[in-house]
Amino acid sequence: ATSPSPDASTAPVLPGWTHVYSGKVRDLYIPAEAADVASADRLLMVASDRISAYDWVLDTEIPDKGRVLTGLSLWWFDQLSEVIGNHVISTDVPEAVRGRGLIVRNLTMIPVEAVARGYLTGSGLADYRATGSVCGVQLPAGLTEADRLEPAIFTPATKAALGDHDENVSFDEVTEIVGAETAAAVRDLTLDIYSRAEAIARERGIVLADTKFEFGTLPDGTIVLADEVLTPDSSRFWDAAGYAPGQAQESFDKQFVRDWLTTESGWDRSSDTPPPALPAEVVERTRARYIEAFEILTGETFPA
Ligand SMILES: C[C@H](c1ccccc1)n1cc(-c2ncnc(N)c2C#N)cn1
Repeated sequence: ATSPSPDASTAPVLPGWTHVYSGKVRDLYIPAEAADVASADRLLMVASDRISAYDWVLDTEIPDKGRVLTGLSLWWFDQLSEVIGNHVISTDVPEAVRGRGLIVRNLTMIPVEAVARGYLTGSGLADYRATGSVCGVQLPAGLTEADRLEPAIFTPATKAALGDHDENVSFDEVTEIVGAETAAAVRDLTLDIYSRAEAIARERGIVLADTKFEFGTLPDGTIVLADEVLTPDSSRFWDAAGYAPGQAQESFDKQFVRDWLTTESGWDRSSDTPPPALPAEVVERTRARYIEAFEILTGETFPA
């Protein structure tokens, strides 16, 4: 396990592409003929099979995780295409990353982590318990873990350096960063898209508790969706069947990993030692959860 760093990554070498950056679980490339990111007209965004837990990138990969999350993003982009455009150009990527890579337009990114919350948990709950509000949005008194927030709230953040948590900021701070018109457009788009997605997921048995979008602009100024969208890595997925406010909800996809690490592995989470490798059974059950989420939401069979 490693604390993520943008360079020391396991990103594969891909013919025709130059690796330029790695997030915790994703790798970004530019065309080999491009001198730098700024001059590239397109990027290759690759979702790895890496999994992150407790802010560690684990040593053990989850087979097919990258393909599931890429397939989910594509399905959501299609579901949302009448509401907003997106950055995808093509899925025709090098064989080594087939099904888990997307060729995308090189957008001018809007430097805001556009988060929508329909349920109170995580840093939103922590801020609420400390101040009664989240990102400057005052909430009713007496709310508890996982309570529904209706309507959903926009709780933007600024991107932290890799390895740090994003910082929740107010709408006014977003306005200072991107201007009033863009701030309002990002807020409205974030809440509209989240609400539509939450309803779609809920009727299929998955609670989409919150999500993080990244937007960019086309040369003509049009705002489109970038990054991955509405995946278990960019959102909290809960099983609707087990939803019960007043207690921490189980993660639809990561709970087997979290439970094994904290109860059976012998790992001391409070120490700064890396977590151990996962046993095969935890890997397989986690892989099955990713495939289950894909099949529940899309209604399609995940391709072998
Ligand atoms: C944080 C994220 C990232 C993705 C994958 C791996 C590491 C980081 N990222 C996305 C862009 C980006 N820039 C310009 N145009 C775009 N269409 C995108 C996208 N998506 C830059 N960074």
